Amino acid sequence: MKEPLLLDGKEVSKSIKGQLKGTIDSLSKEGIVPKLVTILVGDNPSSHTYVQMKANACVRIGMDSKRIFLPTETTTEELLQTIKQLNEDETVHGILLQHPVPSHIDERQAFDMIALEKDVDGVTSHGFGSTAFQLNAYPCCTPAAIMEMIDYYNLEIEGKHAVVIGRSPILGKPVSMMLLNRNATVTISHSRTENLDQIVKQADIVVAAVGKPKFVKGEWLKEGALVLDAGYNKGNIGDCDYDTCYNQAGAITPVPGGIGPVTIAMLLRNTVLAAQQKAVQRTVNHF
Ligand SMILES: Nc1nc(=O)c2c([nH]1)NC[C@@H]1CN(c3ccc(C(=O)N[C@@H](CCC(=O)O)C(=O)O)cc3)C=[N+]21
Repeated sequence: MKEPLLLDGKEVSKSIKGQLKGTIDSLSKEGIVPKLVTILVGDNPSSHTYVQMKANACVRIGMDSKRIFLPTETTTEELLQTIKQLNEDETVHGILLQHPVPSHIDERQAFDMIALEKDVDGVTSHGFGSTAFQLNAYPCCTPAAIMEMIDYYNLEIEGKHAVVIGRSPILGKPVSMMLLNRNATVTISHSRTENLDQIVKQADIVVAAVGKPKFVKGEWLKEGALVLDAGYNKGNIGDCDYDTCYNQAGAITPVPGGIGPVTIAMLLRNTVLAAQQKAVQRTVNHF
């Protein structure tokens, strides 16, 4: 049995962060420190871990970050007000509303309140549409991380059959559009899909984005398939059954250490780009 190529998210993330460092340094010479604000509503413990990780990543690379915690009882209206204030705050370059929000909140309305130029998480309807049409917007971070991983290892997309498992607004749907834009033939599957194993069998590329631990089995895979596991389940378990998938795959991302760290790097990159955009505007206004 040939061993699959291990796609190392930590290495990819390190390389991206290395490239960002220079930009951050030159921005800070102009007095601009890229700043990300995260909003967490409620007290989901894994969400706490994630926003903490994002804040730490910002600080480690020389960016500024602020975490806003709102109580579970927060209303949609109150959340919209918080986002509006951040939209108007000149020192804030990026806004991230951590998903999921409590079920009484209208998450779509809240996401769409984020100003497009501060939507470094790529969650607004406008951002999604722009990404789908290959217009100017910050790409959604986990989907962008998946594409970055493919490109770092020079893996082929064009003409390949990609099967995406999951159709969520910030993962399955946008990554499907990105793969399509790179000329993959994309099948989007989901919880109502029949004979999923037979569909996955035809895939050259499998993107697992369902949120069910160890859901994708090795025997479903075509031999040599590229397996990208974007799952983040409790206990750092991916959506793929790693051991059996490892034996069938041609290349595979581990969990942890795969798509996750690259997602954070994409968030940092988008925030730095947003700050850079701000600097350009300032120069233009000066003349
Ligand atoms: N608006 C919004 N945007 C998001 O991007 C978003 C979100 N909501 N809600 C939750 C998911 C989850 N997510 C992860 C990012 C990095 C890791 C990550 O780096 N994980 C490490 C391990 C984590 C650990 O050590 O605890 C790894 O895979 O190696 C995991 C999960 C972003 N999300």
